[in-house]
Amino acid sequence: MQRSENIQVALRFRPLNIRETLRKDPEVWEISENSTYIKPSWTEKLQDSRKISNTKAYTYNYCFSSLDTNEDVYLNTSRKVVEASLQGYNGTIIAYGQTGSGKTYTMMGSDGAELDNVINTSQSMSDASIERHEIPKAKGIVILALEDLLKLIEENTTKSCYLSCSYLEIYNEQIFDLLADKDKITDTLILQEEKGQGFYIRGLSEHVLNSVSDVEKLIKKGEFNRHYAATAMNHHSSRSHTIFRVYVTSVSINNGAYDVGENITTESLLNFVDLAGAERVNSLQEAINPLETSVRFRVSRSPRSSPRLRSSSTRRSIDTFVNEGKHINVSLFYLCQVISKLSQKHQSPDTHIPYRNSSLTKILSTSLGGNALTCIICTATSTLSQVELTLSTLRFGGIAGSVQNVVKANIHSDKTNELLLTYQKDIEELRQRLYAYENEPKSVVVESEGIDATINTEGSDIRKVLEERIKMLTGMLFSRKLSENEPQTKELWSEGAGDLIVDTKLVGSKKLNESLNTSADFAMTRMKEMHKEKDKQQQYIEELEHKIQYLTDSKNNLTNDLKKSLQICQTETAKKMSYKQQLTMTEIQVEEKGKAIKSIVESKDKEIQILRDRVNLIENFVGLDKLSDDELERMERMYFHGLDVVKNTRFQKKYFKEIESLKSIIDRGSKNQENASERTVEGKDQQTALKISILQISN
Ligand SMILES: Nc1ncnc2c1ncn2[C@@H]1O[C@H](COP(=O)(O)OP(=O)(O)OP(=O)(O)O)[C@@H](O)[C@H]1O
Repeated sequence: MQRSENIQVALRFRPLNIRETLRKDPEVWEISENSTYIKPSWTEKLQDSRKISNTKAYTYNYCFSSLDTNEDVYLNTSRKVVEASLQGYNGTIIAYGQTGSGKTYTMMGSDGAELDNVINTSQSMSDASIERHEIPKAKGIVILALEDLLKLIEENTTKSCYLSCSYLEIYNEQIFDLLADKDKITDTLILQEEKGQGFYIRGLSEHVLNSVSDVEKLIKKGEFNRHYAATAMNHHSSRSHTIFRVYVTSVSINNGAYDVGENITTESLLNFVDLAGAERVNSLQEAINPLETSVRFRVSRSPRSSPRLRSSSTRRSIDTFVNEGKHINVSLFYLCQVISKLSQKHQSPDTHIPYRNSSLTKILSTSLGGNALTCIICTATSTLSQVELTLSTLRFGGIAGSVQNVVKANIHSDKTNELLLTYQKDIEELRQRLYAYENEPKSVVVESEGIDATINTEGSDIRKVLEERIKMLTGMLFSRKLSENEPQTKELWSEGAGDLIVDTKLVGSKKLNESLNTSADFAMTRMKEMHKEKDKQQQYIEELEHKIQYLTDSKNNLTNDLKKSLQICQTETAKKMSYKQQLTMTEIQVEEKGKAIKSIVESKDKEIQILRDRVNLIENFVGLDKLSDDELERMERMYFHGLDVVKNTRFQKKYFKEIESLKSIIDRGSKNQENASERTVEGKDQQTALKISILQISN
């Protein structure tokens, strides 16, 4: 049966560290029930400085203050996930948050978390005072969960359970096995995809867990390997993601005895994820630059922490540091992208979830939007200096809370054979022997590079046998698919094996011969049948190989065709883009020219209208009321002047006519005069008087 479960989100503020206390960094976040918000006395200041844009409260499934302990966090958030693993439900617990906000402290406890130190560089480095902040000892969620699991397993009389674990690190997108043998610590593992089953890590070692001390030893070994690899490969352990995986397998027991009939088995996987912190480039520079007034550097609390690591961390080049930060940010960015896409899934179910972009999202694909009860613990700091990073963590938690997973218990039921039961009993016996051995006082204790090498040859032999048996049993329990495909072969084997057993009581008797003959005949027949079966299977395999070859060829052809089509598509798309650009340019030019013409036409129209108005004004006196007093006065003057001009012109014309007529009279008089030729003095006088009057008029 499957059900939908939202990812549970918890917020946890850590107490102020010594640096923040000395710096008097104020706490600006407040918690009320399961919400957090900026203290009212800070909202205005932060809004003014644009550090926050609103005063909204952020609500989660749980909120923990700096006073809450790891136990409080475990019991409220993770316990139900751990309990459900015994019913066959996968579970994932993730710690997410900015650097130094307490992810490792929450997941691995105070032993795993690193110490914060403050160096006051106003003093010289030699007498620099390193002040240690006393941190209370606390178990992390991993140990608390395994303590709980082992207790629940012990109390449960209806199930026989097996626990094993792996511990891995993702550093710069590469995967390392933290529990690998020493010569393999720096080997990178390959992440593979199994069709229909998701991603798995090839070669990741698996270790049996019987007690809390096993867990502690393995975590210590993991931490030691992590530091060792960090030194060997010049990387920084707190700048990687780690995942502690626990595999839980259970087989039902009927009335205290193993069930010979139907057998119910469950298998589940628990992931405990400690993510690297998100980085800011300026905070990286702050951490690297020795001239800063206060430099923060981190030293592992582990007594085995290599001094080489401490000095190398300060020597590391800025490039390496930024490169690591880039990988962390990129993988966290893809994690946020996956979460954000998943949160949109209920609105658009076809949304593609980009799990394949990073190793982290590939490994967590079953936990995010898949078949796992998932809980994200967002760790944060409530100080003013961290307000922006805290806000980004709060937003991440808000989105993650809306993601739904579809969870289903991994339960199998089957008829088990005697061999399986024998193995189960065998394992119990070996378990008890190992337990007894481990609780005996040890004769030789060897301290090797910080790992307690307390298990001598006998102990490790028992452990090896136990591990192999558990692996075999688990393999048998969960490889039913194969046997279901071959029912006939399985039947023959199980019946035949019983028939071939020789009963010692029959030795030397007649019955023995009969029985042996019957058994031999039976064995012959079965052998023949098996040969036939083998041939059939061989043929089947050959057919399959042919099919695989055919499919591989088709796939290659299709891939080639696809590549060619892709190339054509790319060329065509490029051409289309360039035509589109040209068209757009032409359209813009045409549009611009059209606009210019339109504006010329409009301005000409305006000029014509102005001229028309003027003509109308001059000819018909239309629009006089729109003129100002000055303009009216100018116009009045113009018209008076015009009137004068007209009057003068008329007057001139009239006198010119008179002059013309007088001239003609004179002309005629002159002719007569010539004729009369100076006959009288009076005549001459008259002529002279006429000329004088013409001259006067002309003037
Ligand atoms: N709840 C807490 N109570 C007391 N001390 C805490 C708490 N949370 C964190 N610390 C301390 O704060 C410091 C930083 O914590 P931790 O190393 O867990 O941070 P982180 O988020 O894992 O950092 P990084 O991302 O760099 O690995 C450590 O000294 C740790 O012991």
